[in-house]
Amino acid sequence: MGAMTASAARVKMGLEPRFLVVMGVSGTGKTTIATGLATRLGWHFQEGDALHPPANVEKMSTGRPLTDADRAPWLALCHDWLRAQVEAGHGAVLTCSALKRAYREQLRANGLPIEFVHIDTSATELAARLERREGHFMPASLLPSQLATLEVPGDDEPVIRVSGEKHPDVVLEDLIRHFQTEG
Ligand SMILES: Nc1ncnc2c1ncn2[C@@H]1O[C@H](COP(=O)(O)OP(=O)(O)O)[C@@H](O)[C@H]1O
Ligand SMILES: O=C(O)[C@H](O)[C@@H](O)[C@H](O)[C@H](O)COP(=O)(O)O
Repeated sequence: MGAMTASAARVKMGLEPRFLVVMGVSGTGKTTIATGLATRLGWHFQEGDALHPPANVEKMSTGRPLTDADRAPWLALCHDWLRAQVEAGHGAVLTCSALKRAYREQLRANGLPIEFVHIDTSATELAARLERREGHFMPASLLPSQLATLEVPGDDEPVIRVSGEKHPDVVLEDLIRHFQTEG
């Protein structure tokens, strides 16, 4: 039997389209969880790292944290991608650290019905993961600035909180169950 198509998966799950930003500091598991969700639900996926201007990647690669000004054009591209997904009406998942409330507000601008999935992982586990991770521009030395910059989403923001310390398959199951329950 052939692989289930994306639309068949969506029907099978019975889920309405949602517009998710999987957020959190470097190494927390954004790409792992977001790609899993997009695959399981047949939703569109965008890796936020791929939208960074080359100068931002160069800066992070050489161990320098980004400033608000550096992040502004990147967040604008993230917002544009999200807006296109909402206009098209299909479910979508973006990875984006979205560390500050102001960044999340920029992503949600123009009334976009975005929901954030915040993956929370301890600093010790994050450091170990970033030391192990290969083939990625982000050095482990930037973890302290990532953690210092993070403004954990408040209860007044549209956020779903998940632990990044469970196995990714468990996190995915929890999220899908949450979406099924919430409708
Ligand atoms: N829940 C998890 N438990 C253990 N390791 C994980 C988990 N999620 C991700 N990882 C691993 O940690 C590293 C960082 O994950 P990644 O998805 O690239 O995070 P981010 O996109 O937030 O930087 C990768 O090597 C990944 O395989
Ligand atoms: O705003 C930032 O400082 C960056 O966007 C950063 O938060 C992001 O984490 C990097 O792009 C590294 O990529 P990973 O998060 O995939 O490690």
